Amino acid sequence: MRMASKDQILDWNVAGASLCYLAVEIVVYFVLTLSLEFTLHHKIKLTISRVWWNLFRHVKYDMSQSYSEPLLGSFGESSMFMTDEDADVTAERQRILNGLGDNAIICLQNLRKVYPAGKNHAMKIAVHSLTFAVQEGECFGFLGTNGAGKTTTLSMLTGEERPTDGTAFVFGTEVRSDPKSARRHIGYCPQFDALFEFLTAREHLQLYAKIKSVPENLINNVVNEKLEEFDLWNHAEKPSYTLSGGNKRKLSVAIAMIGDPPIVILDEPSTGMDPIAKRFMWDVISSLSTRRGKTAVILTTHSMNEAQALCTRIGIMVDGKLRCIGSPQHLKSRYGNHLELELKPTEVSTLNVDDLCKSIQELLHDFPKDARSIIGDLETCILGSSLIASKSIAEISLTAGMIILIARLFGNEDSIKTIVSSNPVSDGVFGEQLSEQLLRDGSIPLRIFCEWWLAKQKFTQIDAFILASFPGAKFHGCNGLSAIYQLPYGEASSLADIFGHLENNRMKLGIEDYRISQATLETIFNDFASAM
Ligand SMILES: Nc1ncnc2c1ncn2[C@@H]1O[C@H](COP(=O)(O)OP(=O)(O)OP(=O)(O)O)[C@@H](O)[C@H]1O
Repeated sequence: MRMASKDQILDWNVAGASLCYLAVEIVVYFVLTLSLEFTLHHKIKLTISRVWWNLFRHVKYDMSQSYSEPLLGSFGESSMFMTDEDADVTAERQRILNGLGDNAIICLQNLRKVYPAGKNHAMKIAVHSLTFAVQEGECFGFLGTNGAGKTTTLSMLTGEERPTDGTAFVFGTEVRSDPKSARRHIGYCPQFDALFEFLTAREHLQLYAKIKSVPENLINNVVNEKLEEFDLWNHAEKPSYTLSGGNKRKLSVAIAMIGDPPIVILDEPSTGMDPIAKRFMWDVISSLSTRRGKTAVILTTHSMNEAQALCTRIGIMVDGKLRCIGSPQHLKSRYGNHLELELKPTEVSTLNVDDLCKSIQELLHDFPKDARSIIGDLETCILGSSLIASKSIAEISLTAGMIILIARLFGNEDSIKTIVSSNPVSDGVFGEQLSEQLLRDGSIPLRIFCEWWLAKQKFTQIDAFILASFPGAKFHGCNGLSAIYQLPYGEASSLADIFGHLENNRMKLGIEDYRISQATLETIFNDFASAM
């Protein structure tokens, strides 16, 4: 369009039409935004009402079904229905519901979360009437199997999820009625790093310092302090997407700790960290609850070492229910009613291995002449064995067929089951690796087989001795070349007796070293998890 000499700038054919169009647009979009906000708000309300109604219908329905547990209002009700509840968990519930946990910094009372059924999934009770309290200066280890309900519980504490029933108090504020105020007291490090890819570590800390209302003049100090505390100086100016997994976790924990919140919730804070970074993080976390002494920490972790190192109290969740609660030592004393014996047999001597190799070589060489009739289907074996005399021991490899044959000739066919099995199992020596090698390569070197055979014999002897000496003892797997047993521990078997008995027979059996320890948190956790 060309402007004639007498046209003004605001004329319709110059800028007037465009300006009018823009003016109309302002009004239309303003009204549109308002109406969308308004109707959406109502839509959300409507959806929430629908969800509540569905939930109500489900709960009503559940009450008449046997698979549901009633909503718990008082201790009397709960104890009546939770007959399988552990005594410590019941005692904690009773303590809280009788008002004795009121001074606790975090207090959960029959907290429950039910996810209603959706199109693709059934209704899920993620958390069943959870009741416990955490005091200031305490680091509470919230452990549990995958899907046990830990994150859901933490989300209810932080106000991310609304409890279906029950409630929780955070610093005296009820999370149901006032989630915003409750949240003010909490520093939360979620399971997955909630970072902005293109913001640097420093910018993240500045942003969260502002969100947490740190006074403007203190922000730089606070940010520098956190960079120092979490050893992030060298990464301060890097965008977060370039940080390693461990440093991202460090940054997430640092963000949670900005403003020194009295409650810090850490959902698997040390995931993806190397051992040094992990130790470093443990120091930071333990200083929170011990040195500062005013902070309550809830820590979820899958590392039993971490829980043992940091937590003053531990609760183990399985399938939405708290299965046990107490200090690490209390749990070990209460549930670890056995000792763990880890013993390592002495290595087999080279002389014995050489002798056995020679015997097998001779045996296989003589075999076709002596006993061809009994092998029938082991033709390949025989063909292999006819070449054996001309080979050096180092060149001889044994196929599965030959191994079966040797075991049969030695009259001990059972012992090779582990290595010729297609499902490798741990057998106390290195049969699992041999089995895998046999599957992969089709054969194993004679010398390796002989080492295994002699080690296996030694192990069988030790195994028989342990099972006969300590009635109720159980083989509990292997740790490298060591075998682990669970020994019953009680008045009938003192530690001195066990040590005495092992020392007296150690040389005879060929035990290089051994250690006896109390049950670890890991075994206790595994016992709870497997009892699901
Ligand atoms: N939004 C949801 N809708 C339906 N079910 C859900 C939802 N969120 C979680 N769940 C279910 O609730 C249960 C508890 O989940 P949650 O994430 O709390 O477990 P978790 O103990 O934190 O597990 P992990 O150790 O793997 O993080 C799981 O069975 C999960 O599938």
